[in-house]
Amino acid sequence: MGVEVVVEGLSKSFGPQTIWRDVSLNLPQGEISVLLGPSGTGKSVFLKSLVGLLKPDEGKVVINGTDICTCSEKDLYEVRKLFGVLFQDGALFGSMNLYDNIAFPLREHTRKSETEVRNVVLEKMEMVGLIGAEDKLPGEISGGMKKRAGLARALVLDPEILLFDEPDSGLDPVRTAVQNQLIVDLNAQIDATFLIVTHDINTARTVPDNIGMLYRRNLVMFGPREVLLTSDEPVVVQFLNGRPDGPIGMSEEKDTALVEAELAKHGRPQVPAMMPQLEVSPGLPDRSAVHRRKERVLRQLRSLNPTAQEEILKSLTPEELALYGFKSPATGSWPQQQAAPQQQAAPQQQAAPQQFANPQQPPQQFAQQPQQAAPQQPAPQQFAQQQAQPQQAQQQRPSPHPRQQEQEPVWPGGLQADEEPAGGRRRWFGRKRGEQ
Ligand SMILES: Nc1ncnc2c1ncn2[C@@H]1O[C@H](COP(=O)(O)OP(=O)(O)OP(=O)(O)O)[C@@H](O)[C@H]1O
Repeated sequence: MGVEVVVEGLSKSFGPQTIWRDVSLNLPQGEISVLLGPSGTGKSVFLKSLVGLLKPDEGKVVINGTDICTCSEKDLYEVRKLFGVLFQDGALFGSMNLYDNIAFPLREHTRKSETEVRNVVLEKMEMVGLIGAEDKLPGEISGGMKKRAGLARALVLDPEILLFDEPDSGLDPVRTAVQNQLIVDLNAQIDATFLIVTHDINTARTVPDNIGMLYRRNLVMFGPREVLLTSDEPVVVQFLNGRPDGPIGMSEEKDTALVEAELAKHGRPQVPAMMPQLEVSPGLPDRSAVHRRKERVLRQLRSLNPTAQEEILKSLTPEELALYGFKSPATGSWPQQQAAPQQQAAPQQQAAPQQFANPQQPPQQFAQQPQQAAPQQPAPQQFAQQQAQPQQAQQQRPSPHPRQQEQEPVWPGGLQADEEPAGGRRRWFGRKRGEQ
């Protein structure tokens, strides 16, 4: 099962440029979370901070009881074993066929025999729908296939946390929909904690259990999907509607008077209707996270805005409503009129009635509210590790400031910046070949 990632008061600047400040959120174990935000708001910087590739100026990232911002290199190395990362272009080795690309972390970091390697590689290739493409070179396949090959490689060492950096970039809407289904199906099969950075609104509306949004150097929201998707916060509504008029502009921040003039001219965009969350494909196991999430979200239900509460309750079956002590919506009696079952409500979530009833609750409160920490689980079995770094992507990103040196990726299975290895090998950091 995936592990919880706890982020507390995280801030990051590059020289005088503040990227974001005081970011706090929990990625609940095994759940799928999405991070949205206009371009340049620091989503990739956030992902890199989670794996310790960038050091935040303040705050904590706690994984399995270890704060990776302050821990030793040795501990950081251990924590990184829990991660799999899918970079935008798949970060494949151009001179290796897909089979060898996917087998690479296993050959470098485990003692598996070639027969065992083959079994794992074919299993992961099947999971991502690439069986039959073993002999293809990255240059011979489509962008979508490259991403799936990168995903298979991210999976071979059984990560407990999987990070996706814009998995839908460059894909057409059909391929994006197929990939979204694949992500949900994978989550059901491996039950790891997923965080997806995306600009794709459809992905945000249909895939995650939780959604957050970075804007103007702050985390405006993070919480159950129903909170952001029913929010009438102008920046959220503009983003979800993909409209040019609103607070987000080319340079991110617009003058308030200009925003008001635009909205007066074009009308205020509506909060789009909720879309149902994607379900697992037939024949696969249920997502365990869905059940855990249900209990977690119902414990914090009373602290959410009324529309979000209503959407959450609508998603429950009559049996679940009865089980958790809510009346059926058919009776017209929503839980605003009911006391939540005593044993379900954590003390901090027993919100004062006026807060509970207040539809104007500013969204910042959701992000700042301490998230309901899932009960501490026993440390899960440490998985062996993997994989490649997005060095090319980092080098291409324009910056008005001199680039800050990112931490040397001392990563089990991580790559040094240098491209293709001489004679088909790159220099890898971390364990030597043959070490377990
Ligand atoms: N290593 C670095 N040194 C200096 N500045 C950096 C570094 N990495 C990122 N930045 C800057 O941080 C800001 C946020 O970049 P980031 O790539 O995280 O944004 P993003 O939200 O992921 O954008 P997009 O959605 O366009 O991919 C940008 O101004 C970028 O230039």
